Amino acid sequence: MELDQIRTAISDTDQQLLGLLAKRRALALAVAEAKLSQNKPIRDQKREQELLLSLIEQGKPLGLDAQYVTRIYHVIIEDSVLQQQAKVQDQLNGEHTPAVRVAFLGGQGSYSYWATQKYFTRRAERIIELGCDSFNDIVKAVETGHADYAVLPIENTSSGSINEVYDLLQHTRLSIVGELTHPIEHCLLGLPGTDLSKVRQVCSHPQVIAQCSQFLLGLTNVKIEYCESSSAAFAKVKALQDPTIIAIGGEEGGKLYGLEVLTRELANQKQNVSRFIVVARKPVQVAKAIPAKTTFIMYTGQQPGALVEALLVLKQHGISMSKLESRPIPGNPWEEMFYVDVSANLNDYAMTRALEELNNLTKFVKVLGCYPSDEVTPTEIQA
Ligand SMILES: C=C(O[C@@H]1C=C(C(=O)O)C=C[C@H]1O)C(=O)O
Repeated sequence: MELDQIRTAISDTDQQLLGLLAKRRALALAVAEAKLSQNKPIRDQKREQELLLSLIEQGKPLGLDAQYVTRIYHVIIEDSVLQQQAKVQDQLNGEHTPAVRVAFLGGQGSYSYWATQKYFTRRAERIIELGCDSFNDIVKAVETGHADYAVLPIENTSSGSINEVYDLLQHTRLSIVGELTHPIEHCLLGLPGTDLSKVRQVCSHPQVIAQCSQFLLGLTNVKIEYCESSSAAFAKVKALQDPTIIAIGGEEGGKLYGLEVLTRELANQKQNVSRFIVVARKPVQVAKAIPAKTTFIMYTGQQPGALVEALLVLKQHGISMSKLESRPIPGNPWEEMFYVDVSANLNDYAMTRALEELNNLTKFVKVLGCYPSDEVTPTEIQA
């Protein structure tokens, strides 16, 4: 066969694969309906185990090794679970609307832009993008009704918590309604033909710069230029048309501005992932069929053992904590507000009781939101 003919055959096969993936997704959504009517949880890791084992066996005579099959099916199953969860949440809260207005940092091509696309394509037919220049503007956009939702990065595996966002949450009346994690793959991006040895300026958002600090130490005679977002950095490099100025950001984003990759994998941690939260004016309920997270803040006061006692309340009710963060309280030097993420639904009896007790024990408690957990840990095969 000629090259063109083989490629046509590959394209035909890919088209069939896409059709089958869409069919599988539709079946998974039908399964979600059945589970709801039978009061069953969406995730069923026993079924996933059986499925993976059987697929590995079926793959062998076809020359498809176990690792390959497992990798592909982890992605397919993750999608299937998240699709089902979105559907269940939609039915409970009526979240699925034809168009949603979403505020996020930067413009097209920023990391927050991709996170917004990823989260809302499952939940709305159309996204009306409201790119903003600061986290403060993003929160204001939702508070004032200019946007329905805000997407905000809250933590990153390389740079840790994003303090500015934590501080905004302390004062807003908005609720956290969702979360998502998104891999962040930083690249150096320049105009076509840029020679890295001649570069004199690197532009990006301060969080991005912090996540690549070790790599940047190795660049001598290069000035760091802070921008409002990585997409603002791309726009700047494109506008200046000066090959000594480059940006750091995601490859796909840079492409939208005609920029090319000079170096990849710049982040301090090889696994560089950001967790984003989605906030709205109205809180949501999380269906019992899906795993929920609740985020609350509390001020315990400074008496000895105050935090320990508060955490013991969670322990006594069998509630596990996935994150504990402290931030200063503005106007009260050296006093700290604690941010707590727990794996629990706000409507669970244990959680209601724990919050009642914390209300009595501490000086201040406020729930920031209860939302579906975005974590779909891959099912491992048990031999
Ligand atoms: C589709 C289902 O829901 C989930 C997704 C699965 C899949 O995509 O194969 C398998 C088990 C469940 O965790 C199901 O239960 O069959």
